[in-house]
Amino acid sequence: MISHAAIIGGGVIGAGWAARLIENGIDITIFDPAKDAEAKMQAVLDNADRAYARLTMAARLRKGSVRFTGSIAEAVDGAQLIVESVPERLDIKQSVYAEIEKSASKDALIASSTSGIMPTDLQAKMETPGRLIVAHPFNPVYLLPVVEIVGGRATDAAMIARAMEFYAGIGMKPIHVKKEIEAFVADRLLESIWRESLWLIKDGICTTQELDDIVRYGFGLRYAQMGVFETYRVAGGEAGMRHFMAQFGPCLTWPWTHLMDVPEFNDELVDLITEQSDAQSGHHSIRELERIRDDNLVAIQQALKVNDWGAGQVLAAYEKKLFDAGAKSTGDIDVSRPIRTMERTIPVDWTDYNNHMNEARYLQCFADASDAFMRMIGVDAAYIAEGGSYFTVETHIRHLAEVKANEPVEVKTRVIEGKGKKLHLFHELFHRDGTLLATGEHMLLHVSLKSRAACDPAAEILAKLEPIAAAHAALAAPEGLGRAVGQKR
Ligand SMILES: NC(=O)C1=CN([C@@H]2O[C@H](COP(=O)(O)OP(=O)(O)OC[C@H]3O[C@@H](n4cnc5c(N)ncnc54)[C@H](O)[C@@H]3O)[C@@H](O)[C@H]2O)C=CC1
Ligand SMILES: C[N+](C)(C)CC(=O)CC(=O)[O-]
Repeated sequence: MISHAAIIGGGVIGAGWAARLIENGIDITIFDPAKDAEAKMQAVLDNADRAYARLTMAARLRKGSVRFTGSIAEAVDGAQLIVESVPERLDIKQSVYAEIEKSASKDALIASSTSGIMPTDLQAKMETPGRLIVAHPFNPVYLLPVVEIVGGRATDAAMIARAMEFYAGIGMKPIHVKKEIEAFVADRLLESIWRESLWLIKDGICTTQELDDIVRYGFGLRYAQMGVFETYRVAGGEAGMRHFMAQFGPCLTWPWTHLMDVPEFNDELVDLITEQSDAQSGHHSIRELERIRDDNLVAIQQALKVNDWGAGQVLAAYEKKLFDAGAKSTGDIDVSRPIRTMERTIPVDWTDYNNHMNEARYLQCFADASDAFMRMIGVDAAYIAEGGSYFTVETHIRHLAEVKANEPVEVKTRVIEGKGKKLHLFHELFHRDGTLLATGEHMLLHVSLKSRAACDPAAEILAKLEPIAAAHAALAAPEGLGRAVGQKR
């Protein structure tokens, strides 16, 4: 189990790793010699926090701590995982490993973020090379699930297995690239597009804007949900892959590509690309572009989750883990007071033209709280799969105060009645500063999902529910209980 990780190199990728690790409750210590490293990392952590607030409906885990250190020795002290994200130069990486090895625990996993250097070369001068792997992530590391795991000749198989399990546990999709090659798999693909793109601009065929539009309005949308081969299988029509290859295979020999011929990176090319890119995107700051990118990635992954497909399945599995972590047994719950059933930061897209949380989202907060309470009493995925659940049959919400985007809220829930098929809940939505924002009173009925009719819950559910109901019956009735709209007509 990894509870403390060191990050060596806190640039674009180190900061992305930092965000993903702390989101998963892992404490991190960082070393980066750059003076502005801390400020730059904080900006990435802020954007990541904003993205995570929208990524999942589940309560997030307690965040890990972040501490900047003055040396590699201090950063790696006690770390079970060391993430190396220093510049893409073999000599720099090897000298960093020499420093790491002086102070790190002998069984700490060392994971390089390199985009293409072979792990055998990285580990060539190490004393204990068996624990070095490549874990090649994709920017933004905190949102994109895939990570290529590559071992070198000296890497222990046990370290690969440990890495595969660890990265899957933090909401990622680790792919073990079993044959070591430069640039692994993804960057072989990305570099070929990048090379070809540079030629298309240099040769004046299109602008950076036109090229990007061709990607984002076209095949880029396909690639978010199917890869090269599944996409082309479909493109072959009923006749499938064999027909596709017969039809389009021959054109691969036509002189359509510059392949390994890389355009010279002279001032003229750099100026041309930079000027066009500035004209295309210069009206947004990098941080704004990151937020636009993050919002789109969140929306795409949520859509894929609804369709139970690809990266959406990874998100669903991660969300289930978060829900399970939140669904404590009733033995751990203090039933002498209302139970905290939901906490989250209000996502930006929950707000409306009045610049506050839209009324519908108040119900979402209460519905999520009811779901969490159901899991607490054992009405979890397994119970629902067996055919029992609760349906809400009546709701009364009082909107008492506004709440804005990115503000922290929590729901406290008390059971008014929990007997037989009836579950009467009273939720209070609070701002983290203690302001009562809304109340929600809900009547739920236990149902059989087979007959769709009300019925008593299983005995083990009642055994958890009834003691909570009894304890909450001893509390003073909450203000607003039983309220109707009450306007005279
Ligand atoms: N930027 C990208 O899109 C991706 C980069 N990578 C890989 O991640 C690694 C880091 O790349 P970026 O984060 O993009 O670079 P970056 O330039 O943003 O960050 C590198 C950081 O390392 C720090 N550094 C330099 N020497 C150091 C040392 N001796 N000890 C500790 N820190 C040191 C620098 O101050 C800088 O903050 C590279 O191996 C790169 O190939 C992997 C996936 C994507
Ligand atoms: C440009 N790059 C080679 C460093 C890119 C990557 O390695 C992966 C990514 O995030 O595109």
